[in-house]
Amino acid sequence: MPDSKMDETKKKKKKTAECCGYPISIFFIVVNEFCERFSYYGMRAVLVLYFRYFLLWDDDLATSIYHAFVALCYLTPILGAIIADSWLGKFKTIIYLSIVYAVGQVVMAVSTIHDITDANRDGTPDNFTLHIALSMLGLVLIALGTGGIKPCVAAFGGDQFQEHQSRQLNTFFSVFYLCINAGSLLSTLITPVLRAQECGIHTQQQCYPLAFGVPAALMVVSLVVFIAGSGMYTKTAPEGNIMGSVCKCIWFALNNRFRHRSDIYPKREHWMDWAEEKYDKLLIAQIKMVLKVLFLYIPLPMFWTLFDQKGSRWTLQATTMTGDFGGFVLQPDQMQTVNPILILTLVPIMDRIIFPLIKKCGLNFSPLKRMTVGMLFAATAFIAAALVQMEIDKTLPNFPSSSESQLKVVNMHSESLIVTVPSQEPLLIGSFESSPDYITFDQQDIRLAFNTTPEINKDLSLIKGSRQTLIIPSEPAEMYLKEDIKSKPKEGKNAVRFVNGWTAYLNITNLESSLQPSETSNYTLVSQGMRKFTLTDGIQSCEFSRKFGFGSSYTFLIPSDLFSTDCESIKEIEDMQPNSVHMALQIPQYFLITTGEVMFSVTGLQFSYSQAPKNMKSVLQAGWLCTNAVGNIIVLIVAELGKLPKQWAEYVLFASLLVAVSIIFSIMAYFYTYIDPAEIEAEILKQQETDPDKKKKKETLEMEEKENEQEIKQTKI
Ligand SMILES: NCC(=O)N[C@@H](CCC(N)=O)C(=O)O
Repeated sequence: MPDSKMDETKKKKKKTAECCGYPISIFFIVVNEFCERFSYYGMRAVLVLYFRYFLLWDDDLATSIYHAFVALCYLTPILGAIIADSWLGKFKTIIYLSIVYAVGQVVMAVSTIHDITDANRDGTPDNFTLHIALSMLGLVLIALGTGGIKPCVAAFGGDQFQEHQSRQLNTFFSVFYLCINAGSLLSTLITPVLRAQECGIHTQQQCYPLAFGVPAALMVVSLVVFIAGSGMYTKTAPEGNIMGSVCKCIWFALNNRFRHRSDIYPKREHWMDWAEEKYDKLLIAQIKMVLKVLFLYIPLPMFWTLFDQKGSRWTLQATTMTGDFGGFVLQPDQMQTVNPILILTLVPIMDRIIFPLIKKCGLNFSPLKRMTVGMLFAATAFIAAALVQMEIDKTLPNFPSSSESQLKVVNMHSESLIVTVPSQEPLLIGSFESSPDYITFDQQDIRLAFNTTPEINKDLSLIKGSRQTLIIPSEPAEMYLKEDIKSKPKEGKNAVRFVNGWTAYLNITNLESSLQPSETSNYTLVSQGMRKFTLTDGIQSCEFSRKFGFGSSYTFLIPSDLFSTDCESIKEIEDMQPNSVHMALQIPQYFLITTGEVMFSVTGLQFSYSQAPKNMKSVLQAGWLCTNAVGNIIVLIVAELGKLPKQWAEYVLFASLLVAVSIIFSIMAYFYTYIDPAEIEAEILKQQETDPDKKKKKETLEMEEKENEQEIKQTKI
């Protein structure tokens, strides 16, 4: 940094107002981070649902676009860091990119207003292309904004501290992390509730505009708060195209090393020293510092690969469990809020009790050791997840493999039937009853015999890998096959369907269309809790209520005396029993992964700041965030490549991989020497001052500058 600029920074640092030893400007930065994370996580909480139920994309497309968006959010920090360190400085970069971010959130919120294209006012948008285009534009702007400012805000916060505040600087990163999680916790709780409201101009629909609008408003608040602190910040000026100089310097060093590869040339201590002919010693030393840290980052994405599966695999696992906590019911995706809740409790406990205690015991729990232990905690979390999965597997139905078919028989006939099934004892099925469970066949083509008069022989061609039900209506000769669900219903919901044994058509609430006599409806998904169905044939009606758990499937048989019994004679066939393993069993794995996160992520944030040269603080923060992007990409690849046949085995595989990676990381960390970049930089500057050659060059430069100034003054006169 030119001396004049350095003095400017120092002057500004002296003016910084303090409160309890902390610079006051920090207050604006942490509030800004809280609002920004509220905005980001709030929008993310409803994004997949918006894709799925507003844009009507299928599950695969919705999840792929979602993960691609998250990966982009962790790749754009590089761009933000380059802009900040080389061109605009952190302060201006945060302001400009926050504006881009807020515009993105507003565009996204506008894209969710169905009324803007709903000309025929039927409640669904008429021009999906416009909604998709607007939402994609919004998401790109958001990714640019959130990712761009992310490395700058943390580093800018660090810049506010002076040398005597190193203890407070360490605490700052913990408080910063607390604000991130407080913001994410609140928004993840609030935005789904906002989405569930109904709103609209012409028709009332799920209120996506509100669910996306509130995060947009929070982003504007975040920007206003940041600008409000403007007069109090320590603003370090950018130093020109630093990234350009770094790339050119590395390129020159590599080329120069290659040109002097012969043994006749004396070796140099480091390959970057081959840039000494052309580049400043200070720049070379700074690049060495950054490269050393970036090298250390290579194994880190594996931590995020495991960590980010909280939102996917672990949530799926929760859908196969029950969330009834007595006083309240937790939905599977709400289980994720356990992470920020634990962060809010664990960060202070670690900072105030655990780490000081370890220090008191005389143990050197250095940042890199903490990160290694953090990784091991995450691996243990996956072992805990595997154990829970084994418990769940014991309660899961025996679904058919890809070479098997399964069949159930439902008898809607007024008399009991004896069914002869290949390689089975004959089955006696009472009227309005079903065979006890699904029968599994290795072959696709089977022949069933029924003891009706005359006897019926039925040839069936079953579907491999599927579950089907053979419905025998009041006229057994008209029997037909209906395909059943072959996995647990999504999101912990319950799949229900009705077979109409009433003599006329029936309308049933929640079903897509009316049911003809003897017809079986498609499945409809209902959430946990008390659910009511009204059945009517246009003349008479009755109500049928039932309490549902999580993840069950039922076929309800409607008898011919439906209305005379006021719906009470409806018979229930349990096709899939409700989940029985409790979601509370996931708490240990959440506890372990969050403990790992506190040790790994908070420390990593702090480490990336402390080990970076002053002009590359944002760049190293971006490198750190990039490890998260790579971790997410690994999740995407693994999901695409397919899973192991058993989910618990996949968890154990991930845990073993992370243990292996943490061993490699601990070896790398062993050889890492912690540095004080400011000290090294000052030392090199001092050496350059005393270096006669450099001194001469500097004096000439100063004389030239003075001459230039005089010339400018004279031309003005
Ligand atoms: N508990 C999640 C969390 O705190 N995430 C942080 C850090 C993510 C990272 N370092 O990659 C966030 O900023 O969202």
